[in-house]
Amino acid sequence: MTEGTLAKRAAVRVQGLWKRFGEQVAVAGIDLELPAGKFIGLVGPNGAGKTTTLSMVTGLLRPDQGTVEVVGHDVWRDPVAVKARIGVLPEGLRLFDRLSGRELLAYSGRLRGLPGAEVDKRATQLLDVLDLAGAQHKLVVDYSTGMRKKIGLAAALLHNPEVLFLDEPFEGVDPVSAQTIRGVLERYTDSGATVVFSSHVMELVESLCDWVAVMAAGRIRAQGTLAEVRGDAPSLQAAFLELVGANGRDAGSDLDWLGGGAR
Ligand SMILES: Nc1ncnc2c1ncn2[C@@H]1O[C@H](COP(=O)(O)OP(=O)(O)OP(=O)(O)O)[C@@H](O)[C@H]1O
Repeated sequence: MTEGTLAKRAAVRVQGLWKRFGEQVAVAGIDLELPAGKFIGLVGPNGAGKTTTLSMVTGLLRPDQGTVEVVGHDVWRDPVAVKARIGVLPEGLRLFDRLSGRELLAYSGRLRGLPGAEVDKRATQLLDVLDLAGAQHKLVVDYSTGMRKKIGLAAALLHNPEVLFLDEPFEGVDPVSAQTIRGVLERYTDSGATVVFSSHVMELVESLCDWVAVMAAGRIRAQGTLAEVRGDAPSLQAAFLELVGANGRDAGSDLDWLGGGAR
């Protein structure tokens, strides 16, 4: 394969993906083609189906129907090849939190088959860059939300994956840590790797991503470059509200009892 075809290859290709939980349709037959080497935002309101989609794309949840390929490998037929090439920061951060940060990275690295000395070197650098060196011997269970996100990110990056999937990586993270995470992710995508992250913070997606997919009620409403998805709207937020059909809704009109004055 030439450099050119490699560069054009999709990082993720999803076709006809469905997931139902009982009566609830979480993901309703979506198609997605996420280009390699981009900073990609999967955006949508609460309950849109972002987490369910990312869980199916990363091999954590079996779809009812449809196929997912990550860097050319089928996630469900070739899971080992896919898992070797991806890093995942899942929602809810189910980490082994009775380990210290350093131990968690050592464990993740060895699980990925990296030699001990290489794990040590990479762990030291990641802990340093993510400003966790001072807390490396503290148990992860005692970390703050932002620290947990950062150690989860370090564990997901340790084996230098081709594609990194992050579910709400900035939620509960202070501005300083957010800037640190952002710097690490920008450096990572500059080297040709792909980041796919879910968020409902439009300003963040607009400032970080070069490619966006908008999801609502289990369907993809738009996908393309930031400029394509934004169209003529003044901001991604405005385009998003238009796409998910929330524009003009007066959320306060029924709450006539709310406010100071009469009880
Ligand atoms: N395990 C489950 N059992 C039942 N219903 C579920 C389950 N997981 C998700 N759902 C439902 O599927 C729909 C999509 O949920 P999902 O968590 O994928 O949305 P999301 O876009 O990630 O939302 P948020 O931004 O609030 O995290 C929701 O209606 C949710 O209630």
